[in-house]
Amino acid sequence: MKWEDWKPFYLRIVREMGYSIEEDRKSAELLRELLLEGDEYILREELEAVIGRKAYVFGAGPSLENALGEFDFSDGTLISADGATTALLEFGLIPDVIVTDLDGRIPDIKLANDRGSLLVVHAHGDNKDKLVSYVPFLSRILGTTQAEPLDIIYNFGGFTDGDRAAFLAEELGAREIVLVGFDFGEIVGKWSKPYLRRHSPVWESKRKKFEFARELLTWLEKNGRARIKMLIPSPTQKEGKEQQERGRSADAL
Ligand SMILES: Nc1ncnc2c1ncn2[C@@H]1O[C@H](COP(=O)(O)OP(=O)(O)OP(=O)(O)O)[C@@H](O)[C@H]1O
Ligand SMILES: Nc1nc2c(c(=O)[nH]1)N=C(CO)CN2
Ligand SMILES: [Mg+2]
Repeated sequence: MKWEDWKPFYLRIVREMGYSIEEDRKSAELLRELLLEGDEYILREELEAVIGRKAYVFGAGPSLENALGEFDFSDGTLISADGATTALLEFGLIPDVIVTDLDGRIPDIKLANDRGSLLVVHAHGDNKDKLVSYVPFLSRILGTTQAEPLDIIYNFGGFTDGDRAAFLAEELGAREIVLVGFDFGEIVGKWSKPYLRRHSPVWESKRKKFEFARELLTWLEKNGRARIKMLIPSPTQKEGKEQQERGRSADAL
C-alpha cells in the first residue's frame, strides 16, 4: 500500500483511537536504533523470499482452533498474527512469519523464532517498553511502523496485527490470501492477550480496532491484486447442537 493511500486511514485511526503521531514516530526511531544495535534485522527482500503465491494469515478469533484441526495448510506460506502463534504451536505448526506488536505470548513468539519463524515487529506509540525489553532477545526481525517509513522500518499498510499481515502478504507477492481465525464479532479469541484465560466479550477499544481491520481488509480486497478468501471451519458437534437450539428458540419467538 502506498503511503498516500495509507495516510488518510492513518489520520483517521490516530484521531478515533486517540493515538499520538509523535509517539508513533518516536517508537519507529527507537526500533530502528535497536535493530541497528543488535544487527539481527532483515530487509524486505529476505521476507519477500519466503512469501509464496498463496499465503494463509492466521488471526486470533475463536474459530481458529476448529480451523487448525480441520484443514491442511501445507500448500501456502503461514503468517500468524501475534497471539495466533500460540494456537499454531499447539497444533504443531511453526509459522513462516509472525506479525506482532509484541503483546502476544512472548515465550511462544521466541520459541517459534528460534525454530525458524521470521518476525515482523511493529513499532507504535504504546509499545516502546516492549521493544526495549524483547527486541534484543529476538532474531531475524523486519521492523514496521504505521507512521512514515524510515530506511529499514517499513510501512506496508494495515493497522491491527491481522490486517497488517494481509497487507504485507499482498505487498510481498502473495496472490491468494486465505484468512483463518478472523471473526470480527463480539468475542475476542483467548490467544489475543497473554492474560486471557478464555474467549472473552469484546471491549470498546478492541471493537474499534476490529472495525478498522474489517474496513482495511475490504479496501484490500477491492484494490489489491490478491484474491482474499475467508476460511470458515464447520462447527464442532457441540457447537452445532448449540446453534440448532438457538435456532429452535428463535423459531419459537
Ligand atoms: N475475534 C478475534 N479475536 C482476536 N483477534 C482477531 C479476531 N478476529 C480477527 N482477529 C485478528 O487477529 C489478530 C490477532 O492479533 P492480537 O489480538 O494478538 O493482537 P493485536 O492486533 O495487537 O491486538 P491488540 O492491540 O488489541 O492486542 C488481530 O490483530 C485481528 O486482526
Ligand atoms: N499507538 C498504538 N498503535 C497501535 C496499537 C496501539 O495499541 N497503540 N495497536 C495496534 C495493534 O492492534 C496497532 N497500532
Ligand atoms: Mg498484538
